[in-house]
Amino acid sequence: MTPQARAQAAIEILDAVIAAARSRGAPADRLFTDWFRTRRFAGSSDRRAVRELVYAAIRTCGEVPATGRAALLALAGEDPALAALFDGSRHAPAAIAPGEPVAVRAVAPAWLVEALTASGLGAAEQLALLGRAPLDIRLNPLKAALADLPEPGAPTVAPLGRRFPPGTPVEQWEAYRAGAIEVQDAGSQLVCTAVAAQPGERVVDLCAGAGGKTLALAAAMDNRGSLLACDADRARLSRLPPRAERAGVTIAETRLLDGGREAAALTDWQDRADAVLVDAPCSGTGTWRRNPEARWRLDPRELERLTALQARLLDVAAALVRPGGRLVHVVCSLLDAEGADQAERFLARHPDWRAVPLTLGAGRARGAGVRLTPGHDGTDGFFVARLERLC
Ligand SMILES: C[S@@+](CC[C@H](N)C(=O)[O-])C[C@H]1O[C@@H](n2cnc3c(N)ncnc32)[C@H](O)[C@@H]1O
Repeated sequence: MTPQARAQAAIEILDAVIAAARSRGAPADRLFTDWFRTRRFAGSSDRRAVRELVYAAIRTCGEVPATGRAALLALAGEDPALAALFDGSRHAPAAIAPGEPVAVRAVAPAWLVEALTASGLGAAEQLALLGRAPLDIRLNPLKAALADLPEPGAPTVAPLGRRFPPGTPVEQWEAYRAGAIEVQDAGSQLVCTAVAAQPGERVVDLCAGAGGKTLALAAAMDNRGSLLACDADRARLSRLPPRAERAGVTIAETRLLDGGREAAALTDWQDRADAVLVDAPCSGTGTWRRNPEARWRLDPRELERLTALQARLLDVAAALVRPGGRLVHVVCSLLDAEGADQAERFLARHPDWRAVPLTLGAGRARGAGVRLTPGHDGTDGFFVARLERLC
């Protein structure tokens, strides 16, 4: 493909991404793959170049742009070489017309910028939300003997973490095949340490998904005790057992929950858990580095739905915790509505609980918990609070 044809491809894919963002349709990655599936003439360097353009345009535009062309023009405004590709030649974008619409460059939609600012995130920290995420792995102590890595990687804020440049083919390493390493953001690893899960304990991971944090909890427990991994999404939860097997985790049991009737499926755990992790469904504002398109899909109503769901899941979790036990609230969001305010509202609803000060070795205090940010900590953005049920 010529550079001009690549630019035109990026515009067409961006049009599909914009339409899908409006209709809550397929994610950008899928649309990208679909577009190239029917263009067999394109090679891997074409895909790479078009992907770069598409994602750079998504990062550049805060609001959902009117068209793919307007989005790419926003990028071209800062890049004369890209602007020169709009030359109207065969397969190229049409020449730029004077006064034609250009999408506005911004970190996020205005309402979200306002909410992030109100949540104490300055302009530089907001910009860092759209940087490039590194590739972090967690060394699995259950398979330490097999952790022979071709490259040592750099240390991270998480004790078992190692950092590599994006694109490092860690999944092809023998250590990965042997389960001695897991791909996991250092922040994600660090929030697991807030659970302080101990060998022999009874622990619930209420929103386990495919088990990224479950595996870290099992390793902290040295495979001793009981670990119940729940989720309301059958497909996600079904990915956990094979991952556990590869990682040598033997104590994780999975349980599919019925969204809205979670407590009914957990009566056997009432007042019994030493610790419950609620890695709650959230807006994901802390993971825009990996998924910048997410900010085009969020609106105030969706945020309201998520905060209500989080509050409900925290209440479900609280009923499982034994007196003296702990509840860890985690969101990969930097909005106070989902983090500090959510924890505060929980404490107001449950006078027999208190917040326990957390020392994670990274992050900054925010309300009753700690917040990690890409700008300050070099991790995905997280809020984590440890809450304790009084005896
Ligand atoms: C942030 S993700 C969890 C990620 C996972 N803990 C990990 O480390 O990979 C939130 C999860 O909450 C789950 N979820 C949504 N509604 C739920 C509900 N009512 N009960 C339990 N889990 C729910 C979602 O399916 C999703 O997997």
